[in-house]
Amino acid sequence: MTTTVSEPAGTAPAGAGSAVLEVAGLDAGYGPIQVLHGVDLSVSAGELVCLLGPNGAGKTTTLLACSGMVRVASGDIRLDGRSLLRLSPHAIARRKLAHVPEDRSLFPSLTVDEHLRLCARPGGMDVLELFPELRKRRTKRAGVLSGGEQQMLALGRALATGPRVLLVDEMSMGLAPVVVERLFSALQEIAVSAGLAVLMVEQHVHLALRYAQRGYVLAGGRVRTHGTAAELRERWPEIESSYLGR
Ligand SMILES: Nc1ncnc2c1ncn2[C@@H]1O[C@H](COP(=O)(O)OP(=O)(O)OP(=O)(O)O)[C@@H](O)[C@H]1O
Repeated sequence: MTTTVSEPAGTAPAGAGSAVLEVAGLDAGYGPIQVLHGVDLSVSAGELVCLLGPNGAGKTTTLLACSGMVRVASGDIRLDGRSLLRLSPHAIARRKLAHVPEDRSLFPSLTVDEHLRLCARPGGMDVLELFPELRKRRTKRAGVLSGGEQQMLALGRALATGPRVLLVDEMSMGLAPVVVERLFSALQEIAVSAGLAVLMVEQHVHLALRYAQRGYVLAGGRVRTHGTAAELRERWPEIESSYLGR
């Protein structure tokens, strides 16, 4: 079933299972500038969900609000049913929400091993098992890795913390198509095998809808429509002309 923003605020449309991450009626922004208006979304364990929309739609802001880095004016963000509001980004990370930002935020002078050691937590995933490509690069500094290896390290660093929820912003940015496919397929497998709830922002709509189970379309800080990936693929021409002004 595909529904639109006319749903009442606070009823985050859920996936197949019970939601791990729930965003309900979220208003958020920067100082006096309100960017998000009543955003509702949810992600269940084992689900890869994409957040789509044009530049400036509020996709990154949604992720930043979930990880406590943008002020929430009203609404709620819950992880396993418990509100994350008023928690610091550190406290939210301890509640097992990991965020891979668009710029990857690696330390160029630290090696692969050093990054992974810094982030490893009990129950964390074995990153070298997930991304064997990093094995032979363990002693290399992050600054000399290829773009794809850097993205694997950024994802690996988040996964080493053993998250329940993973937020990924523009994973494909600047990467060759073959590398992007590898990363999407790895993330899909990890989500399913580890029961991880993944919310990803992605500009490559068709690629995202090939790997994600569901998606939300944001424009002007509001969820305009959402549905399964198959529904959104089929409706994409109409979505573009109705909501994205193309
Ligand atoms: N630090 C900031 N201070 C003020 N406004 C900001 C700030 N960061 C983003 N914005 C504004 O918030 C709106 C939403 O930005 P956001 O980055 O969330 O969009 P997006 O959908 O992720 O787009 P993009 O794909 O371009 O990153 C934009 O109008 C942007 O100019």
